[in-house]
Amino acid sequence: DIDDSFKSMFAQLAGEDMEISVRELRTILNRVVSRHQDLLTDGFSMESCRTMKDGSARLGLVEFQLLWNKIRKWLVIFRQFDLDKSGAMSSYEMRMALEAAGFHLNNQLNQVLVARYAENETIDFDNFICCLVKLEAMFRFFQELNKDDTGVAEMNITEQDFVANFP
Ligand SMILES: O=C(O)[C@@H](S)Cc1ccc(I)cc1
Ligand SMILES: [Ca+2]
Ligand SMILES: [Ca+2]
Repeated sequence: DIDDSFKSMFAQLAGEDMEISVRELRTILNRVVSRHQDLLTDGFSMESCRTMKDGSARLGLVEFQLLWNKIRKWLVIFRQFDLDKSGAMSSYEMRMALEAAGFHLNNQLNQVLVARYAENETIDFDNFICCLVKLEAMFRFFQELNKDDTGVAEMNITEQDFVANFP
């Protein structure tokens, strides 16, 4: 069940329509991330918040809680693999973090994702979260395609197409 402090944070944020808009999501994420001095970030953009919201039609209490728990889980991984405590992921750290998050990607795909999400070779926290939100959406999409439930999505498309379809 959802604890009361979370409910009150949600209610305060969501307002009377009881759902979180992209702008409200951005406000809370940037407020919370600024409390964590060890995380490098240039702030969550509207674009990245829209991506996070895309997963669900509306961000009600349950959807918001799911997103929050995902970010919390990914934050733990981020800290675990930020080996030099730089507050950002190097491509080497990123590869390990994605692995730990359950995304077993080949070299090429790792490189494509780093190229897509890194700024001067490092991936800051908000970019890290966006990358994981994107990957999760991608894998959910391919699992849908791969109906025979082998658990392995046969993706015989080029990495470029892969990432192009998920800008
Ligand atoms: O609420 C917090 O500060 C921790 S526990 C989880 C969290 C951390 C960063 C973000 I952005 C969102 C959520
Ligand atoms: Ca960023
Ligand atoms: Ca680092």
